[in-house]
Amino acid sequence: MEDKFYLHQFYKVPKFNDNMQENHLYLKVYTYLNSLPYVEDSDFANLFSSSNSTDINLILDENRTIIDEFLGARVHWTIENREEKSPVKSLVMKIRKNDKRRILAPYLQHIHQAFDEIEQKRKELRLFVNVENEQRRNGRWRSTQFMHPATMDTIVMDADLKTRIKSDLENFMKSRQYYHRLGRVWKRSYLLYGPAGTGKSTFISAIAKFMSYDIYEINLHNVQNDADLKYLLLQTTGRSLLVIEDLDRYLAEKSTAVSPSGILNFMDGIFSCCGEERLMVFTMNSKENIDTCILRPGRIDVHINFPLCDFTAFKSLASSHLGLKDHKLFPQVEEVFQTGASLSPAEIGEIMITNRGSPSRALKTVITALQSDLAGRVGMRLGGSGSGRVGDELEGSGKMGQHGIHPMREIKNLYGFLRTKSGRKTGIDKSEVDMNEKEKSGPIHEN
Ligand SMILES: Nc1ncnc2c1ncn2[C@@H]1O[C@H](COP(=O)(O)OP(=O)(O)OP(=O)(O)O)[C@@H](O)[C@H]1O
Repeated sequence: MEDKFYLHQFYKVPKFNDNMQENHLYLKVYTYLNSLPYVEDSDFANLFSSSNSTDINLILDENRTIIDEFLGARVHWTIENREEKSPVKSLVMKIRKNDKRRILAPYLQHIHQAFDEIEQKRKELRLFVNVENEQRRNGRWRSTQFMHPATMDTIVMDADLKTRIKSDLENFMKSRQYYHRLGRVWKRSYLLYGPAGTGKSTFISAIAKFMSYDIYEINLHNVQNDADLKYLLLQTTGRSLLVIEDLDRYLAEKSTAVSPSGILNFMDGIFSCCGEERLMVFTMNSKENIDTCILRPGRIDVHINFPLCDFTAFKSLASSHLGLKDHKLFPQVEEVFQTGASLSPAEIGEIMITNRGSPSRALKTVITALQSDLAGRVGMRLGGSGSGRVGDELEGSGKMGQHGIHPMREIKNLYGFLRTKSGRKTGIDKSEVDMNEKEKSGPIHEN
């Protein structure tokens, strides 16, 4: 036995002279149905793009039936247009009587949630930054449209690690009820750590795109005290990324008026629960000298290492930047990597961009830069000065000048690249996600 329900696109409102009102539920169900894989596979779908978006949408033909499955039940939907040429449509749902009693309420709730997620993905993302206190008149956040082109696909990273992070993020997004059942705030924090130019900031942009979340980037220099940080937090919205870059620098230099306990409270205090569905992201060059109480799960749940390039990462960069899958110079590049030389993806990427017209020249420049990096390391080990690192050179210590032109400087002149920071880590790490034990046993799922 089947039950049949009609969902009309418009309905009459008797109180208002029978004026037609749009039925919001119709829009939600219609949007949801057209997002189903079933429509993609159908021979009766049409492609559409709206005027203000580059997104291509699939819309199923009228009078065709979509079959959706939910909690083991089959739900049949048809878009009906009973009066020919009339713009008013109806959705007809057919469902077995027994299934109706069992699934109707959760099924409609599921449609609402799926619709919200689709809308969230469509919305324009914004980047917020906090300004100084004097400008408080219009609130403390200034925002602009967020248009960074980086995505999860463009980030060069160990493929397995990338998959694990994506699935961790997806699970987080679906875990509202799970967190609530545990009595926990629906938030998750990530630490991205590694040398300068390894892609930490770029990865934050990729996460924002992946989740369709706005970014609130907190400049701790513009925060007056602990209470001010709480005030800023109160002015943020849910479904967002709260970012503090270079947290290690703030902590080491004590260059912010916010106290360490203010930062701890920000991470997991009572104020951190204003606004739901939130990711916190912190970046550091190194977590070596960081107090363990900051790094513990709950404050920072997932630790992600961003290493300098190895040969595999180099090949990904060569593929994306130069269109090279292979090259006769690859074995030579691999050999230099094997000696322990390394550069950041930013450095190698920049060499490739500058020399993109000549892949051979790009690869030769990479080899010379790597050899120079190695020479710098050996020099550092022998002399113990640390001045062989590119970052030290840029600080204008003058140490290099005493020995004539440093090979690295020559290379930098060649490819016109200037590093901005020092403090790089000298070991070559494999990418990893350090998760606390519970998470290692499997990502969080909503039951
Ligand atoms: N892993 C990577 N994949 C793709 N591009 C990268 C990667 N690492 C660096 N880049 C490129 O190098 C540039 C600098 O990267 P980014 O600013 O993200 O590094 P960072 O680790 O945040 O550095 P810092 O610690 O100095 O802030 C960007 O233009 C980015 O596109």
